[in-house]
Parts: sequence; C-alpha cells; structure tokens
Amino acid sequence: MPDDSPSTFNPFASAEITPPVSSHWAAKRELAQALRELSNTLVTSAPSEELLKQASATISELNKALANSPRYYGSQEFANTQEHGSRGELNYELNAIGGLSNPLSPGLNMWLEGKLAFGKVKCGYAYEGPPGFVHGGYVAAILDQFLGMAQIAGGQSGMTGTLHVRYLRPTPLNTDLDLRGSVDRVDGRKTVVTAELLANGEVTARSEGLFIRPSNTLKEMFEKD
Ligand SMILES: CCCCCCCC(=O)SCCNC(=O)CCNC(=O)[C@H](O)C(C)(C)COP(=O)(O)OP(=O)(O)OC[C@H]1O[C@@H](n2cnc3c(N)ncnc32)[C@H](O)[C@@H]1OP(=O)(O)O
Repeated sequence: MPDDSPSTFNPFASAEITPPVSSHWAAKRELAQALRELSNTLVTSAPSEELLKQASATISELNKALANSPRYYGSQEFANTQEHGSRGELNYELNAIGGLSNPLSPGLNMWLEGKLAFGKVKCGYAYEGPPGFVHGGYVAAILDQFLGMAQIAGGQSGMTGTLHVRYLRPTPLNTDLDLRGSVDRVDGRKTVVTAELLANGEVTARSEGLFIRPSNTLKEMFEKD
C-alpha cells in the first residue's frame, strides 16, 4: 500500500518529476504517454480509411479488456480504496492538466522555489486552436491549474473564483512553455495569484486568479466519502 503521509509526498518541492508511487502508476503513465502519442499521430496523419477502421477496432478491443478491470470513477473513489495512493498522489496522476497518467493532460509540471512558483509544459498538435498555436481555452486551463498550485507559496489552498487571462500573443505549439507566478495578496479566505506564460522567453499570456478557500459547508461536500 502506498505511503499516505503528506509529509513524504510533495510534488512541488523541485523541478524534478515526482516518480510514481507504485509500479501500477508507472505502467499507467506509460500507457497515458502512448495515448498522447496516438492522439498526436491521429491529428497529424492521413492514413487510408481501411487502416483507420482497423485501428478503431483494435483500440475498441483493448478498451474492452481494460474496462473489465476494477473501475473507480474519479480520484475520490480511487482514494477510498486506500490502495491506489493519497488524494495528493492521485491528483498528481489523474488531474486534467497536470496528471501524468491522464492522456488528456499535457503534463504540466509545477514547482515552488521559496515564494515563487514555476512550471513547464509543452502542447502538441492535439491542443491546436489557431493554426500552429495553442487553443486559448487550454492556455486558460494551464494558467488556472498553475495559479491554483502557486497559492501554496502563500500557504493557501482554495478553488478558482475568478480567472482573468490577457492573451498578449499566440502561444506556439510544440514549444517548451515556461510559467512563473506568485501570490499577490491574501485576504482571509481569498488569495489573489498572478502568473505569466512564456514561450522562447517572451510572455504570451498574463493572468490573475482569485482563489477562495471554501466555506465549511462546501468543504464538507467535497470531503464526503
Ligand atoms: C494544487 C492544485 C490546485 C488546483 C486548482 C485548480 C483550480 C480549479 O480549477 S477549481 C475549479 C473551478 N472553480 C470552481 O468550480 C469553484 C466553484 N465555486 C465554488 O465552489 C464556490 O462558489 C467558492 C468555493 C468559490 C466560494 O464558495 P463559498 O466558500 O461558499 O464562498 P462565500 O462564503 O459565498 O464567499 C466568500 C467570499 O468570496 C466571495 N466570492 C465567492 N465566490 C466568488 C467568485 N466566484 N468570485 C469572486 N468572489 C467570490 C464572496 O463575495 C465572499 O466575499 P466577502 O467575504 O468579501 O463577502
């Protein structure tokens, strides 16, 4: 059983990708990466219809085999098993933007250095919006997740109340993107965090998020088993 102690798991401690907590998650990370590559190939290739249909049938068969295994719908159900990791560990694997075992996630890596937050991500062709550039919705999603983590630098945790993004220039695909951010101010349950997204050293988007630590009622709602 994985160690559930939060003191042994801090994926934001350094720029290094935190290793998976078990061989199960290591194998899932590999499969998620293979699926990302498959998505990239699908949106950048023009195979024959025959090959496309053959690929659909093969993948459907594989999906049936995977679906026959024990199923847990959402990270809370995984956590309830007490066999697949703590909530923090599961978020690191399954999150929509940073989850390394989630093929939809571009695998945003984030870490803290003192009061500053940093991140790295690269978006392939599956994330295209304007030709050659990242879809603005993904830019906002990446910034949302990053700002959410950066709150930790101010010792806070909360949900996004508002997110403001100023798109300064298109964000290129297939390019190492850097993020940097910090807590601007904390006022009770409210934390304002700011961040920038950079490509090749140039800021492509600037954002500010207001994060609100939920009231007890909401907290109880999220934490119910
Ligand atoms: C480490 C990884 C972190 C990941 C972060 C990822 C970020 C996310 O994507 S989170 C998902 C997106 N966000 C959501 O779904 C949030 C949905 N909204 C909610 O759950 C609630 O409205 C929530 C939690 C924001 C506030 O609820 P609650 O705690 O009941 O707030 P409430 O007591 O009514 O209000 C508290 C204060 O905040 C203000 N406030 C509440 N909501 C908002 C809002 N959306 N915008 C601005 N101000 C707000 C209120 O006016 C009040 O202000 P004041 O104290 O000055 O009167």
